[in-house]
Amino acid sequence: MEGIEPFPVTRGGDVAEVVEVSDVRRSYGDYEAVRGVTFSVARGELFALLGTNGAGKTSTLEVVEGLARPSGGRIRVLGHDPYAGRASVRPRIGVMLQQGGFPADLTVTETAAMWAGTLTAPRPVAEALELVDLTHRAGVTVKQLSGGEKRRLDLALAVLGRPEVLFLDEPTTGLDPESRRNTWALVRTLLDDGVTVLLTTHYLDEAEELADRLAIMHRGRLVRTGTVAEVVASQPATVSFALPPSVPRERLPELAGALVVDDGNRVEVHTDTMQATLTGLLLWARDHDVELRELSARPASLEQAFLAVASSPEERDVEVAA
Ligand SMILES: Nc1ncnc2c1ncn2[C@@H]1O[C@H](COP(=O)(O)OP(=O)(O)OP(=O)(O)O)[C@@H](O)[C@H]1O
Repeated sequence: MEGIEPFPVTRGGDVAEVVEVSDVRRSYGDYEAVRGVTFSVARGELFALLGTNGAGKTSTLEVVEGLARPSGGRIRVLGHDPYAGRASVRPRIGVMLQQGGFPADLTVTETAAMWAGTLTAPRPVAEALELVDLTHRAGVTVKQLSGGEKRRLDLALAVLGRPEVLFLDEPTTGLDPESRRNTWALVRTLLDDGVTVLLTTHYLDEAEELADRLAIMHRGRLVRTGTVAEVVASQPATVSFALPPSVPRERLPELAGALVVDDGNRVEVHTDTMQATLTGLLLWARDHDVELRELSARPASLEQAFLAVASSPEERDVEVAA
């Protein structure tokens, strides 16, 4: 991953918020797929859009990329309207669509060279292929590539023009675990070089690994926005244990949080104050000589936050971070 030449830092002026999306809407006929979405991405930051299937992630990304006009709201990329001002924006961004379309009979090198011909200051083709680990496939035709290799070719084309802002729509879908990790490493290197990244993903570990901030989208709206820690903090922690059969659940002390007890005397406490709950529980167990078996205390996870959003039809927009 070494040897990536960063874009000149002076290029593009000093726009702190590289991407600004304000109350953006997008409709297909009568159907409103994006229903008033607001977020911003600062220079050098990676912002991840997570969401259920059909939440509106791609629809949002496409209008931010300038590929379509939003039906409402305001978008600025590097200070320009990406649709009306695409001549100013396009040379400075890289786009990896969910499904790239390549001529099937060209080789990998020919495809990249053709794309490089449309760019002002592209990287050498060989360097771009090296970045995505496709050097050994340079001479084969696109139709001979596996699905994961095509994804990597997509990524090579997206970074070919040394973009200041990179838009990645599900960049690691279909990749094997090693290729996913290589892609993450490449994205991290680009971030270190000051590139700003907006990506969509279905993979929560990808967001946890890469995102400075993220938003969970559901039914056209951003339902949670913030850092991973901020989004996760919206969910309760879980303290769980099994009570000995001889100890009825009624003997438990009052614990802050919601209690769930199953038939096997297994108890889960969902609490916003994990430490206090745990302290109260352990003191009680010591004082009453009760052994709490399989005791565990775990903070909430991003998966828990995601599932809470996905299973809640009435979720309203909640901005977790200021
Ligand atoms: N060209 C189109 N015409 C009509 N409806 C569309 C069109 N494109 C998308 N939609 C609808 O808009 C909604 C949002 O789609 P979108 O592809 O943006 O979601 P997504 O969050 O990217 O989904 P996924 O995670 O499944 O890729 C979906 O209900 C989809 O069926």
